[in-house]
Amino acid sequence: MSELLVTGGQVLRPDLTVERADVLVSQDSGDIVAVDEPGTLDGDDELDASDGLVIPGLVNAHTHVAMTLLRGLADDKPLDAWLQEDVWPVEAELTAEDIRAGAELGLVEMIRSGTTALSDMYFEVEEIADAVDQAGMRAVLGFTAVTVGKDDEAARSDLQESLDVARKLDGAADGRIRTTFQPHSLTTVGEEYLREYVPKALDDDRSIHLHANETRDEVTPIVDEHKQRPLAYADDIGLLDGDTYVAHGVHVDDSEIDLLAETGTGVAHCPASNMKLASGMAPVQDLLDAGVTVGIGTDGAASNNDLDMFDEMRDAAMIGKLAADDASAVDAGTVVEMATENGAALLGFDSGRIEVGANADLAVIDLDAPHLTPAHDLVSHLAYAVHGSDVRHTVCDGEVLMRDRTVEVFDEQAVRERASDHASALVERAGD
Ligand SMILES: CSC[C@H]1O[C@@H](n2cnc3c(O)ncnc32)[C@H](O)[C@@H]1O
Ligand SMILES: [Zn+2]
Repeated sequence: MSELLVTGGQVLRPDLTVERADVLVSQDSGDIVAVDEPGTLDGDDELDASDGLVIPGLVNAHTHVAMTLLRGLADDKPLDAWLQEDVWPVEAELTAEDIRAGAELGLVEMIRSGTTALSDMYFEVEEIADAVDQAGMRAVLGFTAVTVGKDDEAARSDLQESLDVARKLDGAADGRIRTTFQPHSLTTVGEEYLREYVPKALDDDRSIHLHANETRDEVTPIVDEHKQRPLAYADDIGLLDGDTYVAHGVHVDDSEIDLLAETGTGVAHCPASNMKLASGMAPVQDLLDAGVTVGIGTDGAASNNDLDMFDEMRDAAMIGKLAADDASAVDAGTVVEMATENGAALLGFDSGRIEVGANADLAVIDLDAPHLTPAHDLVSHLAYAVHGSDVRHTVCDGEVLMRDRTVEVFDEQAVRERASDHASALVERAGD
């Protein structure tokens, strides 16, 4: 039996109080086994958390991790033009090897910034699953189906692949990987296909993840064609019958907020992407007040342009206040909960809190820095002042992924070089 002791630090507890404590984790079960007064516990291995704050590993509730290869390739455009003019033509050239290289780069970036779990939408999902397995992280993965612009055979093949990949990979990486059925969005997958395949996903008891209500341009055609708000249309199809969470949820009206709450549908809020693509301001405080579980996601690195969940917490708090026209809205404690236990609830993992019995997924933040001085309120610092680069150690499932800022699960230099080479070759192919 092997146990790891995280010692000498302050610990963020589930009620958002901070106390001096040591945290003991079992590397066999991958769980937290004790949180106790400093100096009272022993482990086989130790992580020094002195001058540090031990927090739950952050949960990135919506991303496209391999899109790191497209970082900085197309900026300053709205969603539709960005996807159609820039992103989709380059993605059409992606190989499985590119996706593996981009995924590894994104996972290294996440580990360095204290993220231990992600919910991903993409293709070549087996490559992403292998990279997640090597990273030692937790993930919810899936193959994203798009039917617009495809003939019937290709459309069905996409949806079937989304079902099949989810069946095949669920439980992979010793249970650290779960899966979702993934129609890309309500406008990029045809109604007849949704009506046929969503019941199959529900028969499998599969969670569902899709983009919804991201831009006004996405809402209008559904209202025009179906005479219904998009989420009422989604509910009519059965998309909200299971364990579903939608990415973005920006343009939701009161009736849709009620529907999300009534059906237990969650939202992965992506503040940076919503600001950069000028998609709009999600009514996050209204969603939370209605009882909707709202997590936080970075979206892909092409619309963000990083995968740092500390940036995302700060953005969520800032834009949440603007959207509510209320400086007390989406406060510091709320965004910390969104990035930890809410995200874990959306993904279906027993993590997101430093508590005995929870998954041993945690990060240690270095507090010994000018921008974190003085330390009146460490929850405030997490929301507004900490950067991903302040993370000293990252642990997932009891295993050390980064120790003293050195990533242990990948050769970081090799990952960066491989990703750069793949990105250059990809752009060259796409330009031909
Ligand atoms: C086939 S995987 C997912 C698909 O989604 C694209 N994508 C990336 N960001 C967004 C976004 O904000 N809204 C909608 N679609 C997005 C990505 O490029 C892939 O093609
Ligand atoms: Zn997305």
